[in-house]
Amino acid sequence: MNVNQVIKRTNYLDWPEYFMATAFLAAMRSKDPITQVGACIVNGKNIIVGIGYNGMPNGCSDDKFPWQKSKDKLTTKHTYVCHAELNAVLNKNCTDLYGCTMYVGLFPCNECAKVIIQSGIKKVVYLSDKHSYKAETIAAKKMFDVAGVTYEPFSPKNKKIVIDFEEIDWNNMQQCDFSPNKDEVDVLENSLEPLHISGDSNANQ
Ligand SMILES: Nc1ccn([C@H]2C[C@H](O)[C@@H](COP(=O)(O)O)O2)c(=O)n1
Repeated sequence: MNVNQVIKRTNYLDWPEYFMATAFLAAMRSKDPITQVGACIVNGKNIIVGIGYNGMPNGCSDDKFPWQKSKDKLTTKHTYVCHAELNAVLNKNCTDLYGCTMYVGLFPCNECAKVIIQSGIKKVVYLSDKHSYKAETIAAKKMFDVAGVTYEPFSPKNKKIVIDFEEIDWNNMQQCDFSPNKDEVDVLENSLEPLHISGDSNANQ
């Protein structure tokens, strides 16, 4: 077979779409009945190093703590909920987030901006800036500007990215000419002598 005749897929997700979609998938874990936010942190090698969504702190049951909004500080969700950005930073799976980019559904508030700056993240890509008029957002931008954290809106190539577990027909994938199909593999495996491995059966192979 001539390898040049096989053309790669072109409708694959580009990196920013993949990272924002990951943030949106994480947001689907949120129990907040009004606003679900997800955040995804990526390093310079396009490796995801932290993911988070808004939720109650560990050990604080999301059946017992309030999900309502209220003027009373003790009964409003805002007093208790950990924002997606904070959780993504705390969930990091590497030693340091220096130079990383955060993809997030909603522009960070002032409290998350402080966490982002202190963690070393250098860029924020956001989808919505619907609270741009609020003091928390204005303060966040003020801090980002002086601390050298850049921020830009996400402009999606695709408005929708659908995850459909039935989309890929695993049983009917186009095989290479030389790839055996399932029946051929069965015949091949049945014709093989059983393999006897001697030595330590717990060896890590
Ligand atoms: N950048 C943000 C902004 C908000 N959140 C979370 C905090 C709450 O759970 C919810 C906002 O509630 P709303 O006042 O819209 O009912 O979203 C976040 O994680 N990150």
